[in-house]
Parts: sequence; C-alpha cells; structure tokens
Amino acid sequence: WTLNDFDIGKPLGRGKFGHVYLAREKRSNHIVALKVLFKNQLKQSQVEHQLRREVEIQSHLRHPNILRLYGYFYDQKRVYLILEYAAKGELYKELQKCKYFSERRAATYVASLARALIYCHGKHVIHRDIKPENLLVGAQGELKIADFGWSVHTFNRRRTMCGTLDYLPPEMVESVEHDANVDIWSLGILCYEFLYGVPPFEAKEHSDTYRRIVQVDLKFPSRPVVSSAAKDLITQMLVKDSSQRLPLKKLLEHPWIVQNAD
Ligand SMILES: CC(C)CCNC(=O)Cn1cc(-c2ccc3c(-c4nc5ccccc5[nH]4)n[nH]c3c2)cn1
Repeated sequence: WTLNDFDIGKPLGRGKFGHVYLAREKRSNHIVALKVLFKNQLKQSQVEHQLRREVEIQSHLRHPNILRLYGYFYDQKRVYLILEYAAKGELYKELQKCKYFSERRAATYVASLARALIYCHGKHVIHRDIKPENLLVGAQGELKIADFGWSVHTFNRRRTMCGTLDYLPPEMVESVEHDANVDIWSLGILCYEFLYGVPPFEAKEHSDTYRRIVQVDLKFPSRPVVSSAAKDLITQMLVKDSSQRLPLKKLLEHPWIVQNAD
C-alpha cells in the first residue's frame, strides 16, 4: 500500500488518537480509518518495537467486536495503519450523551466484550484496555474494541500512570504481575459505568482512587435504580483476588446477562 491508494477525508476522533482520517481505498471504494504516526515521535518514545508487536498481534485478531487492522505501510517520515472504520464513532460520547445505559443495552455490550475477551485470551492476548474511550460503535450498533491503549500501555511502562486509573485492578495498582483476569476486573468496572454513568472507585485525588481500588470499596448508589442481578454480577467481577473473579465463560451464563443481553 501507499498513500496514493487512498482518498483522504475528514479527521476522526479529536486528535487524541494522534492523526486518524476517514479514507477511501480508491480501487475498492472501501472506507477505512487511516492512522498516521510520525516516525520521529515513535523513535523519541522508543515504541517502534512495541508498535511492530502490537501490529503483529492486532493483524491476526479477527472478531466482530475487535476493530480490524487491515494493514500498514510507511514512507520517509510516517507510519500508516489501515484500520476498520466504525460508522457510529466513539462509545463514550454516546455514554456522556445519555448519562447511563439501560440494563438491556449494558448487558448486550458486556456480553459482546466478554466474547471478544474470551477470543483474545484463547490467543494468549490480554489487557485489551477496555475502558469507554477505547470502544467504538459499528454500523449495526455493535461494539468494537479499538485498543488505543497500546501507546498508553507502553508509556505507562516507562512513565508514572497517566490518564485515568479508574480501570486498573488492584494487582496493577500494586504493580504485581497480572494475568488475563485483569480483563474481568476492567469489564466489571465498565459494566458499572454503563449502568451508573461513573466508574465505581472514582475520586478527586489519584491517591483516593488507588485506596478505593485496593480496598475494593464498592458502593451502589440508590439512583439510578439497578437490578440486584446486575449488582450481583459486578460484585462477582470486582474481587481483589484475581483467581476468584467470575470467569468470562460463567459471565455469559449469569442470569442478568441471559435475561438482558440481545
Ligand atoms: C498499534 C496498533 C496495531 C493498534 C491499532 N489500533 C489503534 O491504533 C487504535 N486506534 C483506532 C483508532 C480509530 C479512531 C477512530 C475511528 C473511527 C471512527 N468512526 C467514527 C464515526 C464518527 C465519528 C468519529 C469516528 N471515528 N473508526 N475507526 C477508528 C479507529 C485510532 N487509533
């Protein structure tokens, strides 16, 4: 591929992804999202090898709820990622607009994310960074894990935690090694945020958020009204001991998911 294979359209997202443009591949008229990364920026942050590894992983992941990486190419100064275009944009904008989701919508999203994570874990890929900012919505309203987090992961390794801590499980906050069960925790956080509009351990100061996470200081507000089945599921996912968290396969059999997910 080269840049000449594409007609470039409007910028997507708000530049927080770096530069991502709507683009159309000329021969097939296929619409894609073209992400442009500057080589000198990659060099500065020593992420070239990480990027190559992420590209390698992502190009082998084929799942309806994981945003496709179709390919990549580069020129003198830039690396271009040819990504799937998600017609309905960023999920968190939708969440901000309607404050919180219905139980049916939340359960449908959680079930599709659980299936995507089961697929990833089956391929020994973990920590798909599933906070709302990393989720896009396809033309049929289906969720797509876009995993912008690859750069956040990398920088996190080199710098103190930046951005929100809300999604980090105790083992990561206490920076002990983590396994696929971190994704169960993050999905529990996401499920809570879908239903209440805010993550469970949110606090003004990072230090307070840390403390609430490691103490699993889980409280359910009285508003909005949420079913006890939903609260039961969240309680089984937000468990400090990662080996005691509800396995994703069991999540798909939980009454709240069975009764509410489409
Ligand atoms: C290193 C590598 C393999 C990771 C690959 N993943 C990324 O680079 C993550 N990433 C995805 C994007 C991205 C951003 C926005 C979109 C969109 C999109 N559709 C929209 C519709 C309306 C409004 C905004 C939209 N953005 N579709 N696909 C996208 C893809 C940006 N970075």
